[in-house]
Amino acid sequence: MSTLDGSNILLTGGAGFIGSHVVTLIVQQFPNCKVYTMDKIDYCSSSLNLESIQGYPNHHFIKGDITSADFVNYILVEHKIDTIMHFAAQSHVDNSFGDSFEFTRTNVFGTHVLLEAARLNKIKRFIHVSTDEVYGEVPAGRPHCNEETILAPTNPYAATKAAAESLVMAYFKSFKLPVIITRSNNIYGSHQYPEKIIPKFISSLLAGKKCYIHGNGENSRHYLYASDVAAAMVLILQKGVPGEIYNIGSENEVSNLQLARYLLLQLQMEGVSPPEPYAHMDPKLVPISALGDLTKKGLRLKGEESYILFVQDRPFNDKRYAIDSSKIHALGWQPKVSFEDGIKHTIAWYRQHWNTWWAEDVVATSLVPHPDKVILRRGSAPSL
Ligand SMILES: NC(=O)c1ccc[n+]([C@@H]2O[C@H](COP(=O)([O-])OP(=O)(O)OC[C@H]3O[C@@H](n4cnc5c(N)ncnc54)[C@H](O)[C@@H]3O)[C@@H](O)[C@H]2O)c1
Ligand SMILES: O=c1ccn([C@@H]2O[C@H](COP(=O)(O)OP(=O)(O)O[C@H]3O[C@H](CO)[C@@H](O)[C@H](O)[C@H]3O)[C@@H](O)[C@H]2O)c(=O)[nH]1
Repeated sequence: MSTLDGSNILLTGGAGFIGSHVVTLIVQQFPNCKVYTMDKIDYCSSSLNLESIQGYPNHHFIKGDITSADFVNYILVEHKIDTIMHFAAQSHVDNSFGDSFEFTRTNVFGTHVLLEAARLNKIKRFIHVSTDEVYGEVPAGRPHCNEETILAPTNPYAATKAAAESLVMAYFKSFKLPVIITRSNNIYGSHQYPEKIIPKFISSLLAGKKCYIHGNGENSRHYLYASDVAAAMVLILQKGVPGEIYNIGSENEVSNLQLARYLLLQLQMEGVSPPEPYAHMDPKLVPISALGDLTKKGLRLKGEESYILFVQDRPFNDKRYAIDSSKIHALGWQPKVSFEDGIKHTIAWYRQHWNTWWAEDVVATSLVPHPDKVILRRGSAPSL
């Protein structure tokens, strides 16, 4: 018996990266719970992301756009949906500097459509997946953000996520819709389209291309492995309290340059070796912390210039994020996968799949210094 028995979940964005890990976990772990994945199958998604649950009687895929109110309403009624887990979004910050109307359409208007449908259909749980980026950057030495910290997003993507959160909390206050918001760190692992730094750098190196570092490489992020965030989502689904917000973070803070260097060593790129005092070590065993120290001391890996190129920075690039996750720790969650193990598994997965999981031309557009596709719709009128 589980608390999810008999539940009918609509999970949006399930053919994307994080959603696919969560839907797979729920479908496999809770056979008496039905999950309906709704996804419009954008450039970053792949139907292969759902391959491992193909044929499971408790999973159904629906191709659809969350901004279509009639369609969303129909799905809620037709399948007696009682729970919504909302992952669908335009998720890539770089793109949002060029095509932010699309971010508003999906992230804000799409969320509003789901909330209104949830209200009309008296949904019992609405889990809204947000991000640590809503807090804005947290310079070193400042306290970590907890769930009460005032939001201060700095890029168009983060601003749409913060706007969506405002709508979610408004539906809680005005209509008592039982909502829960999550805000997580950067997630990595298998299934992630190679536009985000970890899969992009791994795929670039495997493709014989360079890692393009935005700015000077000192910006850092906290990284959390996909299976850890999936476990957090399932816990929140079962034990989360309506009206509450949960930060989901890790302790693995890594700068962009430190990350590129670590990947060069893990992939054992030709001609690359660590400097003293690590020169005689197996490059794969050089600890990630040592690579952070190298950066501070102005040292570099021998041969790294063949693989690392510094390019123009984002218009604004948050230096770092820092969140306090004690609230979800108290609920019973801790990350289990170390950064080193997570990267090992991720590299193994991309070695096998980087050039076959997504269409070849779609991957090629991602392995560039900045996404050039973003200017395609720049300035076009929003069609809501
Ligand atoms: N990736 C991260 O590091 C991270 C960290 C914190 C929060 N988040 C949030 O988690 C969620 C999932 O992120 P992800 O990295 O898996 O993103 P992703 O880009 O891999 O997947 C997003 C999915 O949403 C779908 N989608 C987009 N617009 C849609 C629409 N209008 N209708 C239906 N489906 C649509 C896409 O087809 C895709 O499958 C997002 O809300 C994102 O803001 C991501
Ligand atoms: O080719 C590249 C790609 C990225 N970066 C840098 O790497 C860092 C991380 O970038 P990216 O992987 O695109 O992630 P974020 O911009 O941090 O955003 C991710 O992490 C957020 C949570 O913090 C989520 O909300 C977003 O959906 C998700 O894309 C940033 O400093 C980028 O400027 C590079 O230097 N070169």
